[in-house]
Amino acid sequence: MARIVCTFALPAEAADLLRPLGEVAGPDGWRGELADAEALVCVLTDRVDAELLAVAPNLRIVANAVAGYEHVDREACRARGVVVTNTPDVLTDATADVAFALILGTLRGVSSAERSLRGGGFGGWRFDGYLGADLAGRTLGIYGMGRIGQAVARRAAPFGMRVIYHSRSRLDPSAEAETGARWVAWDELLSSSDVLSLHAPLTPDTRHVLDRNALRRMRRGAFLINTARGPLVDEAALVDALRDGHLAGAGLDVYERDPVVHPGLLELPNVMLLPHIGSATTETRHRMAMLAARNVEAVLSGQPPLTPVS
Ligand SMILES: NC(=O)C1=CN([C@@H]2O[C@H](COP(=O)(O)OP(=O)(O)OC[C@H]3O[C@@H](n4cnc5c(N)ncnc54)[C@H](O)[C@@H]3O)[C@@H](O)[C@H]2O)C=CC1
Ligand SMILES: O=CC(=O)O
Repeated sequence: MARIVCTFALPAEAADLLRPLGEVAGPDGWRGELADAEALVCVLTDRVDAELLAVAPNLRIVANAVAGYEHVDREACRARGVVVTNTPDVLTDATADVAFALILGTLRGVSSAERSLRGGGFGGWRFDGYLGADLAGRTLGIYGMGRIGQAVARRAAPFGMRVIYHSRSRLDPSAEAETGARWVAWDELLSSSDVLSLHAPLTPDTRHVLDRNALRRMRRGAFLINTARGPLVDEAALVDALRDGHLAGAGLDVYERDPVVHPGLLELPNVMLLPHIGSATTETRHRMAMLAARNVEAVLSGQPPLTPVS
């Protein structure tokens, strides 16, 4: 019987799928179970590197139960013939919903208004109280027009937003028409977006793509939304741009040193901060676990994985 090691508590249905394939070990003490493991089911807080692979010589698959895979050393896996999979698509809508919640919440100051009320600051309706910004008529810029980027674009049109995007590759004309989004160069994305939403993976090319210089090239009074990965943004430079009013606000689900949040962000009123909840719905997490389990099932039975990481 194969040994399948899981680093987190698998939902029951996914565990049921795996049990006929082998003994399921973990999450307690999962590192100690790797010696004869053939499959590892893990998430983004588990670093899978050459050191880990060295103590798991029988490993055939790393079934990553999230979309991002920057925490997996794919080259080391390839060198040892270990298949790497992730869980795209099944979390697209949930994550796009959170990006849109951040867009709405940040432009309308939802978090700070609620904090004010809870702190006793609501003294009754005022003509000039709690003023935010309209979504309608504003331009949403999307960086990384993949699954989640396109799902965010589709949500923006009914709110009356114009959508522009910049991505490594351009959508085909029918997808552009369906999402209502127009391709622009990186510089134009920075200078023309009233709201810039990040949806590219973390790679050597995208790390600090929003560095101090790029943040300064963003439109004055713009908002930054990040549900992709924290290190896409130079967080210290973001704090400065928010403090001096160059940017009007930010909505963040991810952090440069996740889970540590820059203290400057915690002090700013015009920032909405979420604890990395993009895919955190019961239904979505169930689908993610099932897809990871099905990838294990496929590889352990000699079939191609359903969602390999290219
Ligand atoms: N906050 C959360 O809980 C979640 C965060 N994520 C993050 O969102 C990211 C995107 O997810 P998906 O849309 O499913 O991935 P995807 O692979 O469908 O889309 C990524 C897009 O980024 C583009 N891209 C890649 N490198 C680029 C570059 N250097 N410059 C411009 N564009 C580039 C790709 O061409 C692609 O269109 C994931 O990699 C993950 O880091 C995903 C799920 C949940
Ligand atoms: O951040 C979450 C993911 O699925 O990637």
